Amino acid sequence: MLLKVNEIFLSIQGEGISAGYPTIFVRLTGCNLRCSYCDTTHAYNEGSDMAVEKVLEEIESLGYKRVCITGGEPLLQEKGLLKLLEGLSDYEVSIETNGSVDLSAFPLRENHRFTMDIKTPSSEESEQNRLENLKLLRDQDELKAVIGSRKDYLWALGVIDAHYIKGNITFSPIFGMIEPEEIINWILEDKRDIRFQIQIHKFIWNPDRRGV
Ligand SMILES: C[S@@+](CC[C@H](N)C(=O)[O-])C[C@H]1O[C@@H](n2cnc3c(N)ncnc32)[C@H](O)[C@@H]1O
Ligand SMILES: Nc1nc2[nH]cc(C(=O)O)c2c(=O)[nH]1
Ligand code: SF4
Ligand SMILES: [Mg+2]
Repeated sequence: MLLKVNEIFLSIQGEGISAGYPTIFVRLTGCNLRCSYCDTTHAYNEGSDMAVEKVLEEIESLGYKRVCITGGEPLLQEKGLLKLLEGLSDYEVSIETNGSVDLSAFPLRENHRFTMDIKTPSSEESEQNRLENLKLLRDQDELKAVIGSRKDYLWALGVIDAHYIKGNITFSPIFGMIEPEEIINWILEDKRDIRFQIQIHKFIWNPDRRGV
């Protein structure tokens, strides 16, 4: 079984509920969306085919038990991804997904979880959101909205309120598009229990640098 892989690297998790922990990243090639702000356009086409066994060997050689599978859109390589997840049964795994692919095809074990992005209006891809996915999220999964404006913020709150989402919710700024403090002020004014998070790797390394 082959996976088209853009890059595999060891860094610290820069996003979401495991931010700061050493994490092995597996970035799969290919995406069905073209978000206006996408910082990973190099994963749209660049990559090479790798046997799942080889990916697992590389992960093992990096010596940590936390893996983040991202892309591109990792759920597009369904069969290879399911095989990879089988081999990672004793790892803590987070899978970053754009929310446009049916999550029901991916029954995850307890120690594997989704970080599902709901695409805000600024992405110019919000019509691709598959809102039926929201009811499939479990307590350990994470719902994420990337915010570039007041409109995005209100839109994301609207989705959350309409679907009674109670689990992990993270709002993050579109890098460079909005002052982080603005979003924080809105969350606090509205007394919302929403985690605010910035992409910490972009403050540690050059924001355009790959492999970190
Ligand atoms: C590169 S995407 C890959 C996974 C999947 N395609 C998705 O969109 O969730 C990983 C995360 O980075 C976020 N992201 C991409 N570009 C960004 C930017 N310029 N500022 C903030 N977050 C960004 C996406 O919204 C997504 O949550
Ligand atoms: N350090 C670091 N953390 C990340 N978390 C999610 C990432 C992604 O590109 O999906 C990412 C990334 O590219 N780098
Ligand atoms: S879905 Fe993810 S990888 Fe695809 S364009 Fe949007 S941010 Fe980039
Ligand atoms: Mg990234």
